[in-house]
Amino acid sequence: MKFSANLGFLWSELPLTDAIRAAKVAGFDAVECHWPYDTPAEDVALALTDTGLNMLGLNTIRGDLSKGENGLNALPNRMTEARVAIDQAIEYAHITGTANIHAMAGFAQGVEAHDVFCENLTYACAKAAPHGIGIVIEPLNHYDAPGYFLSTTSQAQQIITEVGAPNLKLMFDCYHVQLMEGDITNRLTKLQSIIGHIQFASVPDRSTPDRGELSYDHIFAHLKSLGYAAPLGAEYKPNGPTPPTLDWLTKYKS
Ligand SMILES: O=C(O)C(=O)[C@H](O)CO
Ligand SMILES: [Mg+2]
Repeated sequence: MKFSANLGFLWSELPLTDAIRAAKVAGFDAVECHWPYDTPAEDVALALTDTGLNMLGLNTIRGDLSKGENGLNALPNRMTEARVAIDQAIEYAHITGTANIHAMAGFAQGVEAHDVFCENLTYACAKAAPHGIGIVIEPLNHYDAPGYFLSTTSQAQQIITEVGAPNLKLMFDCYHVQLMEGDITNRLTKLQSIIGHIQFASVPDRSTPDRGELSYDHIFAHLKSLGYAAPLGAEYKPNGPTPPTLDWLTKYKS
């Protein structure tokens, strides 16, 4: 199995460039992040070249943090800002060779939000495609993100079909999917053609994959049987330094 360190949570106390180097030393095959924009893209590109790791994903900005915003792409009347954020993410991804951009939907509901989200995704996919960059959308659970526009894989599947862009895929985060819909094994099988990236953490405490109500022994073996070979994103909260939490990595890499 191959694994990607999500540096939004792992080594989050380090500058991003140091976190990339720490992930390499720990034995990860790739990295991904949340919002890297405070670090110059050229510095991140250099750390990636030095370590030989690829950056698999980054997020569009959340918006006004003082108002608790969590993405702009499904917000009616915010299209101009959403597109500036998409352009910013594409530029950063282009410089760093990042594979996918997570276009964050935000807190919104209803038909208008759906239409705006689809329009912004169409824009993002068209602008990202010439650079070979993918756009992913991720359903978030209603415990952590109540009111978030995108909350289920079935809703994501409908949006991906409606937008119809070849570079628009699903970010399947096992943690969120288990909390909202369950049936992880069957969903991975059914949705594999539209999956752009997979993330994992224990449920319900979003910790290491060796605890909680999901068996990652089973899920990782199932992914292997499906022929899924891309690195899986470790997006769990280490609650302290990351190295002491990596027994699971040693286990699955040996
Ligand atoms: O919260 C998650 O699971 C994510 O992957 C997103 O990047 C949003 O932070
Ligand atoms: Mg996630």
